[in-house]
Amino acid sequence: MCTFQIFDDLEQRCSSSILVGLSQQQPVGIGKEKEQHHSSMYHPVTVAVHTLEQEAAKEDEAGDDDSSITITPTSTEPADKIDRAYDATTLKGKPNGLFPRQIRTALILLGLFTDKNIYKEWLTVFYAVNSELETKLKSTDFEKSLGKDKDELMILEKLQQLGEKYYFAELYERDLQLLYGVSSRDELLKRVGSCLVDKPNGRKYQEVVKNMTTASDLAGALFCLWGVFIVGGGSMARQRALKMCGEGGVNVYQNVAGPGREKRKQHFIELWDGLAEAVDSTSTNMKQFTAVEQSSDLCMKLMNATIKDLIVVVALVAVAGQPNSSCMDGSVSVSSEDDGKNDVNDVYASRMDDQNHEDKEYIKVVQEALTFASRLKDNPHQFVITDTDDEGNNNIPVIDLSLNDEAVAQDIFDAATKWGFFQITNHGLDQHLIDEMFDVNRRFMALDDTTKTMYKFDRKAICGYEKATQVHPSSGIPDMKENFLMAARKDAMNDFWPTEVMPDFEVKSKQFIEKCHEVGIRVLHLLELKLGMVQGQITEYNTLWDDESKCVLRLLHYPATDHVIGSEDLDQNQWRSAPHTDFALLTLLFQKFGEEGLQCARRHHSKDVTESHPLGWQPVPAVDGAITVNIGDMLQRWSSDKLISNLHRVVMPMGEDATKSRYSMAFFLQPDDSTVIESEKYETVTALQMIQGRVRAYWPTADKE
Ligand SMILES: O=C(O)CCC(=O)C(=O)O
Ligand SMILES: [Fe+2]
Repeated sequence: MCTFQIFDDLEQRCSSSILVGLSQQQPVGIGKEKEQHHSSMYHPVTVAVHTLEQEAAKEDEAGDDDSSITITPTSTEPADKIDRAYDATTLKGKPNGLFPRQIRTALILLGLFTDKNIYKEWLTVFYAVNSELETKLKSTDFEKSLGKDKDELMILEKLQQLGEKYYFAELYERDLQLLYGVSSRDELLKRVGSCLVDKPNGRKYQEVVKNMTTASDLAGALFCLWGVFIVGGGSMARQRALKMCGEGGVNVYQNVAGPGREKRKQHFIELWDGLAEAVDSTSTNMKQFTAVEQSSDLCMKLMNATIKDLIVVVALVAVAGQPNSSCMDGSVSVSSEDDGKNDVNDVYASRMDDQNHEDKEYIKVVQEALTFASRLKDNPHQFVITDTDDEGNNNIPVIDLSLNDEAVAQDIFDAATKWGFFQITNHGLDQHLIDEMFDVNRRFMALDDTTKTMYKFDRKAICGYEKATQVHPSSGIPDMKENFLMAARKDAMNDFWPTEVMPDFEVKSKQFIEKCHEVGIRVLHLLELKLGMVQGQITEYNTLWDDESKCVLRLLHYPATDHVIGSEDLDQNQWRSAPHTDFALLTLLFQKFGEEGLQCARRHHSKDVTESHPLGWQPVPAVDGAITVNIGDMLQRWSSDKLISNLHRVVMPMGEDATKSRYSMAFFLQPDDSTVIESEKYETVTALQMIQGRVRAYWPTADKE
């Protein structure tokens, strides 16, 4: 039985930015400290990638000098070209790139930055390994053991120079003393020792570094342990850690956060490239460099395995209620070959019976995460749709709006709470107008790129044309699509209407927007009714063409490929639209029959995810005469999670379908900027606050030239 969709979905949930809280009973609050409801000390379910995005956006605003935090190879030269040592090292790790990224995401998902205990354990294991590394770098005995090997000595010297700037171990210690609440180093080392008891891979990593005999090997270890901080997101991690630990607990980021990130990165890269420079003509530094490469490769693997340890421990703690309990006494083996999944599953099964309901939910979530983590290597299979249906009903509800309001409201509410998706017919929007708008879409997209880019997308205005620049966090790469956005705000479109090339564009679009708005408001009215709200509570703040209006019409085109393709030709991480949730209140989506590919997650409040009820993906077909409607994040929040803003995606077409384009149009009903979104569950935010973070996160490069 395939449970693949569980982690497929989980992955997308964890990176899908709305992240509704992994389980419904644990709300995701923006910047809120978690409350301790459970007997267990960990609360991994309260993770808000959403929050992280907002923080990233804030950081963006704060104007750090460089927003690129990924390790990007600086050239594409072959890995054996020694004068680009840094590239060679990073490129070598690239084929495995997806896995490390996902496993880190899994850890964040489990609470790395929202649960102090998980953070503490994470810091502890990396401290332990790092401290072995730094001890060696500073050891005169080690230096002596290198004898007269010039290359080795040169490498050691360079690492030591870097160390003078960065050495982390002491800083780690200060943070850990605070986190463990101990005042002496001896006491701290004891704690570190007990923390490592249930981290077999962490211990192995530590051991490997401890036994390194060459400077090139140490260089590999340093590359992994320090590169993450120096080149990677030190600033970002600091911000998150600061929230949990306060100023006294973020010493470790002291030298790697704040302005100057780009310089630090360059310096690190240069130093790295310098390691491969010949000391003299007789030098064998090529050999040395290969050793550095191999060592970083090994250390990267050990680091991932160490993260797996942490994930397993988090899961076990959730199962057993406390760390170091009987289920951890060696019954869990975690190695690179075996993820320890079976052992954990056994423990999971045996403990499941003892737990109260709330804990079961919680355990289930952790179990999903664990399964997810253990199978990440397989790559999410975007084309699998489970044929197991949750309730014998395979279709997204189709609701006839011409029936009486009460009945319609009930059907809409049911669909919105169960699927977050439904299709409406007899909605009052003339098919002729829809066809006309599709025609506008097709004609615009058929223009050449130079013409289209005259109306280039602007992320502040949320207007204009963009091609392959939207990156959903769930894939990390641009969607394969082009689209044109129209913000229905006063004067917003002045520079964007493509009137010169399509004189009818503005009039037709405005007319269409008007009609969509009417339909959207009607649906919202019915939902207000069912949510027990005062009529108008939500709808009142949805103006068109005012200063603060925020509704958007988006014309989408997913280009065809020029040949028939099979799954083996496809990058599994490539999507027409990667899994995401919409951030609006409501989306009205217009699809064309025969141009399929939209799917939403099968995810119910009420259903347990089990082997026989795996989470899966549900096709959302184009239904004759119907508009597809889905709930967005704002409405989910406003309704205190009663209505679901469900994940959805548009898959890459295969076979003959690959030669077909898909055109669709989405109208996003979004409340005016200053609208206050209040709910029983979440902090009050304004619509603008919600939107800003998302737009920045989704178009990371859109307004950078
Ligand atoms: O083209 C589609 O069907 C989906 C579009 C979508 O999900 C979006 O634009 O948010
Ligand atoms: Fe969407």
